[in-house]
Amino acid sequence: MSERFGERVRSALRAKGPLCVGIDPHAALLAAWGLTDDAQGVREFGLRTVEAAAGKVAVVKPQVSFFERFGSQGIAALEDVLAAARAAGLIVIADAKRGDIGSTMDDYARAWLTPGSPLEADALTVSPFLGVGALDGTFAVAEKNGKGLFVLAATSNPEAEGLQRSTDSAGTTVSAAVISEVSARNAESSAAGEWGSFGFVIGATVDWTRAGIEPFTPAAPILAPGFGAQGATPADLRSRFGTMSAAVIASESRSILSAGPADLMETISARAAEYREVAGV
Ligand SMILES: O=C(O)c1cc(=O)[nH]c(=O)n1[C@@H]1O[C@H](COP(=O)(O)O)[C@@H](O)[C@H]1O
Repeated sequence: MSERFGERVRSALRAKGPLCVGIDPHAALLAAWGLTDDAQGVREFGLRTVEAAAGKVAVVKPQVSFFERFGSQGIAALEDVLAAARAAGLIVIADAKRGDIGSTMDDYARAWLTPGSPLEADALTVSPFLGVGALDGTFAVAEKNGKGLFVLAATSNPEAEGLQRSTDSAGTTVSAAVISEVSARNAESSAAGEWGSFGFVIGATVDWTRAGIEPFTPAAPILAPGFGAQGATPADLRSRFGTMSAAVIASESRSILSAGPADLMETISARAAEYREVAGV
């Protein structure tokens, strides 16, 4: 079996620090970069971002919507970006936030997490809001292929509060229940002391106490968007994530990409160094 995803992320974060560069070719950014608002534009945007990020950070996260907007040509562009990023040695999280009933979810998992698939990534963001059990086939595909998942637990957007902070009769929030159910699967599939490969999305803007969530075991990577444009700063790595901060993948998209193509490499280097300092890497 291939090397487990959780352990791959653990070593990569130790080597390169927590910063993850989000590849989000918004229309306004394409215009600012002098690129066309079409599949060729998003392809070029993605490839230039990969080139600038390679060797400087451990992880990149292409956002699928920006490519899907252009139909089959956009998806072909995404395939090129995913392949280039993986060839550059970056860990690639496809941010597609897939979630469906089990029988149809499984093929989303196969599409993104099968070695040799046109859309192969190292990990996929998935939604548990159709029930964590609906992801069981997805956990199995990831496990079999040495891939990872990031399960939405406490997202960074303010609109999530009502749903994700609601509680069951025991007072457990939906966010905490997701973490607990996914952690049980990590405990079954990872050896003692290893990081699990089924990670979580916990926004950097989320107050853990208010969200009813606590440090969890076994450790698993935490994808934390919300840094940069949504307001969280590198200092929030420690203040928000406390004892779990070593597991955090700190994701920024617009705040980095708005530097423009000429200054991108320098911006990524400087920001990555800032995060390394906070993380003590
Ligand atoms: O799964 C994600 O990546 C994600 C989860 C979440 O809770 N909040 C969130 O903003 N994201 C994604 O993270 C990126 C944030 O972009 P910026 O706000 O520009 O840094 C976007 O691609 C979002 O879709």
